[in-house]
Amino acid sequence: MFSRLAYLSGGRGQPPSVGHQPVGGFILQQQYQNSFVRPPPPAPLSPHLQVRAQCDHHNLLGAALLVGPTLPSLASLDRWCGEPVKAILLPTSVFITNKRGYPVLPKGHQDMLAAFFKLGVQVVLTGEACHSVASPANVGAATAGGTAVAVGPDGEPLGFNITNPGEFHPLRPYWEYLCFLFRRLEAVGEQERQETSYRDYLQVPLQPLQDNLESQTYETFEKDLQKYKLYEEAVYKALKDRYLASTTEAMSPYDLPIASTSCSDGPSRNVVLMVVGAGRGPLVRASMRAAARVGVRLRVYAVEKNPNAIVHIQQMLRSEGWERDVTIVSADMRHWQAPEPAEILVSELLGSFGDNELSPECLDGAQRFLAPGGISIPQSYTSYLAPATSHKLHHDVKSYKDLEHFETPYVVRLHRHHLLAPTQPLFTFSHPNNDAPIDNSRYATVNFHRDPAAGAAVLHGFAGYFECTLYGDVLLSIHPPSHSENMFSWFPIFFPLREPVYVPAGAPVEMQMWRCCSPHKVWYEWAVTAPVAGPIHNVGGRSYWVGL
Ligand SMILES: C[S@@+](CC[C@H](N)C(=O)[O-])C[C@H]1O[C@@H](n2cnc3c(N)ncnc32)[C@H](O)[C@@H]1O
Repeated sequence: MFSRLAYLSGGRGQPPSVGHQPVGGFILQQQYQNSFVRPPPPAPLSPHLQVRAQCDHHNLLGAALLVGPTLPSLASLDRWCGEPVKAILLPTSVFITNKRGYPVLPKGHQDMLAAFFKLGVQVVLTGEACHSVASPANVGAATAGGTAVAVGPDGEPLGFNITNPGEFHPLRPYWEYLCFLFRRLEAVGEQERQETSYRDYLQVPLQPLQDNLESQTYETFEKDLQKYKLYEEAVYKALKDRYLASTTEAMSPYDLPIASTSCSDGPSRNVVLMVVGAGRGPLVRASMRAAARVGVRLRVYAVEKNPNAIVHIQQMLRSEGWERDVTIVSADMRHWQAPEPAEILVSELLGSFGDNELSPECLDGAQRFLAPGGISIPQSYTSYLAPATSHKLHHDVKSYKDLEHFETPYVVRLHRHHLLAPTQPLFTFSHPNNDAPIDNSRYATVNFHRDPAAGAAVLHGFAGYFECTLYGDVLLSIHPPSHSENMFSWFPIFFPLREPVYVPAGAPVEMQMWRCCSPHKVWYEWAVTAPVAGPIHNVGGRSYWVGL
């Protein structure tokens, strides 16, 4: 198991010589294991967490994990994903011998290394060669150049260094095996490659209501074909349920060419469908395709408040020949007076936390023109939260050296992180909203139950997601257990904590969150209440809010 832990300082002074002399937490742990006859009372902190707390969670403090022949539980291993692990120290004694006499690793060790390779962690081979493998004839040529460095999937060096190129290095068979394990990693997909530069990169969430989005932002949205397929499917099912319930199965393939929207089986009148927050028009296109598949004719209103986006909808209508079917409305949906009621209201005003781009407030305004019994797509959405360790994110927020940044939620492609417990649902919004009066403020206390085997951990904040029912069984989700396949429009959201919180092994985490509303802004406040109570973040929306 990871029986020992060494800390590496990347700052001033001499770095400890890792792999030869035990340092820091390594000695601490050894004493603990070997010197006491009776076990001491439980330590208030795990040794490595204590060292880190005493160094004020300094960014230049990293961990090197010394791997033994027996690995800890998966839950315990997983916890290291959010820690600043710089290196895995892999003694040759951990290797076993395969049938051909070569050193190989047990399956659990292979999986563990694969996980750390993906995080760009270096592997340091330690110890003497203890497997006698014949020297291959071509070794000198293969290592010509002196230093062999394997490179991680995202271009980060893995750092297997072999010196003395002309000779057969006794550790070479181990190194070659590690290279083999590395090469065996699944190739990184195109989408993942594109997202590499966003990993653990903090972005302040968009405010599409208060600001007008740039063309480039719409372009990025529109690359996510999966999102629009899901919307098309939702509109298709809504139209079908509503107007063709008694007819035979309609066409289903997505890739049908857009057919004429004239229809012989469907209703003779046009169906009024409004796309509110139409952007450059992709949801208009998805709705038209759905209608063609069902065989109904639509009368569409495309409502958009951003004049720059409207120009693109006009172009789309011209090129598709939809000028008579679609009316463009340049207005804020909350104030527009519609000339007729809509049977279906389609929108995509969702943020990474579902309601954080003010979908509830906008749709409450727009539902005035939804006919009685009319359908909103989406029908509902729920936010989810999970406690998270992410040393990297905590450091990046801290480096701003102000309170404001600790009281701001961030959109972030979480990478080096670990969720301390499964997600829990938080706030749900449904549309149309028939409450009187409508109140979009929310409050919840959330308990997160942890696997006792997961060990102690540090809590740096909360990762947030959403799950949305577009219509019926058509789900659009970035919630990990139900994430829509191949959809990449949203990264998770991260609510940081001003101070990292030590969470003892198995201890539950509890937090409170508020969604607060005033006439001009909406904001979140959040606080940890267990294992210890902490301050309420963003009181009164003093640091972060979303403008109405
Ligand atoms: C997230 S974008 C989605 C754009 C497009 N529907 C898509 O899926 O690519 C949200 C759009 O809604 C618009 N929007 C937000 N609030 C609005 C409001 N109150 N009235 C009209 N448009 C609004 C924004 O300008 C933006 O174009």
